[in-house]
Amino acid sequence: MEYFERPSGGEGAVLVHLSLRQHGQDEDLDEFQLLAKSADVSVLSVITGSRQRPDPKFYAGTGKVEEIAQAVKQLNAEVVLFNHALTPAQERNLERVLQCRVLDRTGLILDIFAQRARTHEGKLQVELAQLDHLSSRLVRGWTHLERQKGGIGLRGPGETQLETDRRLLRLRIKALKERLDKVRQTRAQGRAARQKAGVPTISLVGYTNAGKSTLFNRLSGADAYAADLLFATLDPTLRRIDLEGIGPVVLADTVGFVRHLPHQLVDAFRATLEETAQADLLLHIVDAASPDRQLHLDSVETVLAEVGATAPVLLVYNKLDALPDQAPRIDYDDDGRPHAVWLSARDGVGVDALLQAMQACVSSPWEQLVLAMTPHLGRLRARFYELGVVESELPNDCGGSRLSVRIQAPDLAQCLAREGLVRADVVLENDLS
Ligand SMILES: Nc1nc2c(ncn2[C@@H]2O[C@H](COP(=O)(O)OP(=O)(O)OP(=O)(O)O)[C@@H](O)[C@H]2O)c(=O)[nH]1
Ligand SMILES: [Mg+2]
Repeated sequence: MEYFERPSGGEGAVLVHLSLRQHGQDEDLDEFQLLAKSADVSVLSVITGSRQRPDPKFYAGTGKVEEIAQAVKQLNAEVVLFNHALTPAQERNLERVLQCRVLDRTGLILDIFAQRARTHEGKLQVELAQLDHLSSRLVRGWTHLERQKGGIGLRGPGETQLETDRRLLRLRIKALKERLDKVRQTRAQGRAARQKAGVPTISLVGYTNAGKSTLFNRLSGADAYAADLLFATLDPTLRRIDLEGIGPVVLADTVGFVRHLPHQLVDAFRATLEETAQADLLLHIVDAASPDRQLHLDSVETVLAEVGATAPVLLVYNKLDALPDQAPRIDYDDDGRPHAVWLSARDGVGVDALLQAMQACVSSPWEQLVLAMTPHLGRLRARFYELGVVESELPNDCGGSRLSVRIQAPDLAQCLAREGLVRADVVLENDLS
């Protein structure tokens, strides 16, 4: 058993982390500690161990439970956190033996979410997830009570109270769902309006603590909350910004992913993830210095596939400063498309490279156009040649020509603007294929 100094502030907690030999899905102890820190508890002790499989009654074995009980008593802990999903019965049994509050991994993550939610929608989502979690515990707790009481005297005041609580809970859940639906509709409308206006949305996604918010701030000059805490960002933060060489885009910072995110949380945050799924480009931020880099990368990709995200993905290996002897760079795939960018969001090193790669990823489609060039448009014609966009030219009898070009809309707009022209002045044929 390891002991820690008790810092001021936050409830004192004993952490329990067991590895299961037959499980193959062990959670990460460092991540657990960071989760605990994010929930603002003081870690008094970390108890580890291993088992073949979870004990049905206590999850841990009786010897381990005894060890936990001793630590709780000795350290005066207020709460015991398990880095595992406990059944309501296991939670209850443990609370009875340990004589203090017991929270499992889902409860812990929910608590962090509750502390972090900022927007109206985020708060609604968290409350819904919490009630959901709670209702399964209430129901089970009640069955347990029922069993104790047996069949006689079931109509006591205790039951009425619980019945009411459950009914209230159901009502509250229903009301929350309705309100969330409204908020989501509003958001969908906003998204549709943006799409109509042709403003691309770029979403920053990635494992929690990868540095999404730091990069978001770097790119937008905003100060979204960045902290060395898990789930520092819970609500998508949208910001409309002008990106150099790209034009206006909507940049979205999102909630971090975590391995084995309890499914009810995935459900609760579906709206947030939907925003992600609808983006035009995903920047997948990876903590390049993390020993679990590949694991994190894989789990984020799994979630993206689950929510049906089809947008192109640009990998961003962040925290380059924490790797020895690495210079910022862009990796390209076989057909010359940028695949990954290595940078440091904190220091800003490599952000130029990112902008360059993003530009290549979100640039507008090429248009095939036939333009009418009159003799007085010599300068415009020369500019097209300069840009290398001319495919063929057919002179006409009036000293002008029909110019076939393959060009991107923003470039054309820029060329025309210089001459005080609009598309209709020169475009004869438009073939988008
Ligand atoms: N060394 C180093 N640390 C960084 C870099 N970028 C971010 N960090 C740190 O990593 C931690 C997490 O950064 P955030 O930007 O909050 O991470 P996030 O991905 O938004 O996290 P969540 O919102 O919790 O999912 C903070 O302590 C940052 O200071 C970087 O380039 N180098
Ligand atoms: Mg964040």
